[in-house]
Amino acid sequence: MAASTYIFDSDRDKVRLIQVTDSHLFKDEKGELLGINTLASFEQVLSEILDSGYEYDLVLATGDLVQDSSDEGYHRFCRSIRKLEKTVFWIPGNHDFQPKMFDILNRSNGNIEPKKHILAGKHWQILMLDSQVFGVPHGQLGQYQIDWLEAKLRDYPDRYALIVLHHHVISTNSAWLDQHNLRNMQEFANTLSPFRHVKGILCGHIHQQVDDQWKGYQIMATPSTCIQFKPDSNAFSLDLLQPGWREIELHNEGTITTRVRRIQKASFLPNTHEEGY
Ligand SMILES: Nc1ncnc2c1ncn2[C@@H]1O[C@@H]2COP(=O)(O)O[C@H]2[C@H]1O
Ligand SMILES: [Fe+2]
Repeated sequence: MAASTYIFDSDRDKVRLIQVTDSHLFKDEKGELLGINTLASFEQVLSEILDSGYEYDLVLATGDLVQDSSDEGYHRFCRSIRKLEKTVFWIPGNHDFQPKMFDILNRSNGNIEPKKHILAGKHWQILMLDSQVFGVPHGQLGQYQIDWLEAKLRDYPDRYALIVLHHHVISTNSAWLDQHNLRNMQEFANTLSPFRHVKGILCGHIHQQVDDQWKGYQIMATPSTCIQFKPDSNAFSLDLLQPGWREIELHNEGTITTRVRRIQKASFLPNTHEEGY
């Protein structure tokens, strides 16, 4: 067993996950992204996750945790996410500054875990990929990531696999956003295709819910904990849907059930006149 593997042991019939994504926190606690205070909306999501009573085993934070590369933003993320009280795994998004992110998250002395490979219960593995290309919004899996992915799939052929990455592989039917997708999605697909146990692909980045199929895999994209993008819009456009999160259940027989939840006890309205960030 590689030392870089996290083992979540469980005798239950499923492993239950919470995904939070694209919190876009700032140095300033009053920092806003297009009119939404991102710390307030993140805190509201966390509090409604706890209020929901949903029992989860692990938490996945799928990138764009901080908007302005600030130490304070990453410290705030660590302080806030501690409330969820379960182990938190993370990947970078296009906006994250990895040297700082790695340093601060790893030294948080909380519930944050740097490992990217999870053996989840007896039947699943979760693979957390880094699709960031430094300084640009689109994504790409580098050779190391592709090789690592292939090696893990080969090492655990009997485990079902959930692949987690920040960038999207399926069109949102929005030209402005789809230009920022995963560029080498065909290479990604070719890497997965020999392995029959790959079941799902989970991402953030597109700030909207998608539950679809792509090349036979279950595709899940999740609302941001702050602003939402409008689907099917070729020009930049914000949605008035509320911040959200996702519940995911990895069942022992290899199926995934999931649902997106949105906050209900508060309302965050963005400034829809702005045309980007
Ligand atoms: N008007 C725009 N046109 C194209 N890209 C944009 C625009 N506004 C923001 N973006 C980028 O698109 C990205 C999509 O989601 P992100 O949160 O990664 O951050 C966004 C910005 O980096
Ligand atoms: Fe984002």
